[in-house]
Amino acid sequence: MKSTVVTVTLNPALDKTVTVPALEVGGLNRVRQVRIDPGGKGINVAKVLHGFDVDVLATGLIAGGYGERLLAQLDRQGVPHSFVRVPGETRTNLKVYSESDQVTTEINENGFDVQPQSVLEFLNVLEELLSEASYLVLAGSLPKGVSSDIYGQLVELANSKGVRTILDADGDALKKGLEARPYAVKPNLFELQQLTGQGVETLDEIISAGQTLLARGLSLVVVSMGGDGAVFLNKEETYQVKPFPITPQSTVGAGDSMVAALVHGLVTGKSLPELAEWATTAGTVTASKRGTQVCTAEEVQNEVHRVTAKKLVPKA
Ligand SMILES: Nc1ncnc2c1ncn2[C@@H]1O[C@H](COP(=O)(O)OP(=O)(O)O)[C@@H](O)[C@H]1O
Ligand SMILES: O=P(O)(O)OC[C@H]1O[C@](O)(COP(=O)(O)O)[C@@H](O)[C@@H]1O
Repeated sequence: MKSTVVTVTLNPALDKTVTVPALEVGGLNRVRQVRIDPGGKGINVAKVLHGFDVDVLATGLIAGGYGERLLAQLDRQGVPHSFVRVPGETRTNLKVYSESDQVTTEINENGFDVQPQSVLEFLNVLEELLSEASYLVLAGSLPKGVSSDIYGQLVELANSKGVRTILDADGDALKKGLEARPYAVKPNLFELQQLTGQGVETLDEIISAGQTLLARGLSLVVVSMGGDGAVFLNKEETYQVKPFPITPQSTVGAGDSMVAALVHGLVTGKSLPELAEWATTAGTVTASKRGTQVCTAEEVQNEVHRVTAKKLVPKA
């Protein structure tokens, strides 16, 4: 099967979201609601893009009974996928939503161990999928046994085939992936600070860190800042977008929805300010939904008028 966008999730997860009245660390917390959703960054991007009517396919590694359950949920949602099955079990990531302060606490497992043979099998699958793709999304943490330079390798593979890559990772995987020059990257503030090894806090510091990434050969940098919105930079322009007010129900998947809307904007040829408004709205709508449920195209279309991309003039 050939798709315009291929998303890679090497460490997928079943996201189990529990709602408690007010999270008490060290105390007894009784759960009011539970829901289980397919999760993992590339998988969430594929969920959103499928809802946006973009021709997308999710690939990566998957294991065990939880993995089969996750794939069955993707099937029910109609999201096309082609995962390589590996020994072991897919992780469950626990998300605790505290109603009193509307804060989500995430407890993510490490995931399965991967043997070199499975990585080779995956590379063969991906190579085939990339033959007619235009965009490759590389997102999320890496399971044990997968080298931290895998994203770098995959970016090189995509570059050699003229496929644009969007990278959303953290730590070493992000650092090494960037060395291969992806088309775009979407760090959150914490990931950007990890990357630069410095306190990036003010708007000027964020813009300057983004410009450093552009100077290294990237074409688009998006720095997301949770409830404070995001900054979007290409070589010509910089925009900031603030979200509209919501009652957060679970911010899980907000970053992935932003990445998906970026890809959608690129596929449909949106300008940077339009793309920035769409992506911010997508993240914000997802943050207002329970569990790892994601925004729909209709919701984003209805709400996008509530945000404005403000052009920033970087200091000389
Ligand atoms: N509490 C919130 N209120 C409004 N919008 C939010 C909130 N949290 C996230 N968002 C939206 O989702 C986008 C991505 O969220 P962020 O938390 O920065 O990403 P990540 O999940 O990758 O850390 C933000 O730029 C914003 O548009
Ligand atoms: O691979 P990681 O970094 O552990 O992240 C996986 C988790 O991130 C998510 O993809 C959500 O990511 P975002 O909140 O950044 O959009 C969850 O579905 C999943 O449990």
